[in-house]
Amino acid sequence: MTEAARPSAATVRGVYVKICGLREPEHVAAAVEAGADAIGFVLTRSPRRVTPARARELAAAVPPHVLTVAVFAGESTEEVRAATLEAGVRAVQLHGAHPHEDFTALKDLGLTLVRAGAAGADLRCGAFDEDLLIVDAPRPGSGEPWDWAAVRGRPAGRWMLAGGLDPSNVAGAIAAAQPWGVDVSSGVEVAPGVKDAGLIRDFVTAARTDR
Ligand SMILES: O=C(O)c1ccccc1NCC(=O)[C@H](O)[C@H](O)COP(=O)(O)O
Repeated sequence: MTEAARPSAATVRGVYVKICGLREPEHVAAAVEAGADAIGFVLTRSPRRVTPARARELAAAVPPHVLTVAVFAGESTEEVRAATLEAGVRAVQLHGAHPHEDFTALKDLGLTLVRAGAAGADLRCGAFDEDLLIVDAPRPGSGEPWDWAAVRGRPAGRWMLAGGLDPSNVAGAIAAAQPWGVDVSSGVEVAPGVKDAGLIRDFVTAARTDR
């Protein structure tokens, strides 16, 4: 595991929190100030998509203890490599049906590798040589809740729960699934692709509230 994937001080006192799909500097700042451990920039087809150049601008303002993640889904490893290097982030997230070979092909970047997919996939973090695993809804970024409790005890290692989480349900979802971390996008938005600083703060607080 790279240094960037190690839990921060915030993680020691609670679950690891990733806020995904950020597009504006004020929302990046809100996530950092709220104590997020990781923030994601979506570089694939999505209402949250940003260019690699925009991701680079946003990532430049992020302190080193917060992991910056470029999110892809279905692109070739050549495309992922080029966009990731242009964005200047410290982690790559491959969402969906990327084979093990794609992770192997990106290993030499020396970045934190994140594998993301629905609960039907291999749920052992590290099975594809990734550093972090996200167990998500069938449609990433849809904001659709699913049966989080169904995976309790099944994923192993550093895994984040995602899919339909928001400030009002994240504490219950953590209690139900017992993940190492959580990841959110729609649940901290007021419209698809439009984040809200207050919801970001509320989410981080709710995720870290003692249960
Ligand atoms: O967010 C997207 O639009 C997206 C599109 C394609 C692939 C991945 C995408 N998001 C990845 C994430 O890590 C999301 O945070 C995760 O799917 C949870 O989304 P949500 O249910 O909206 O909280």
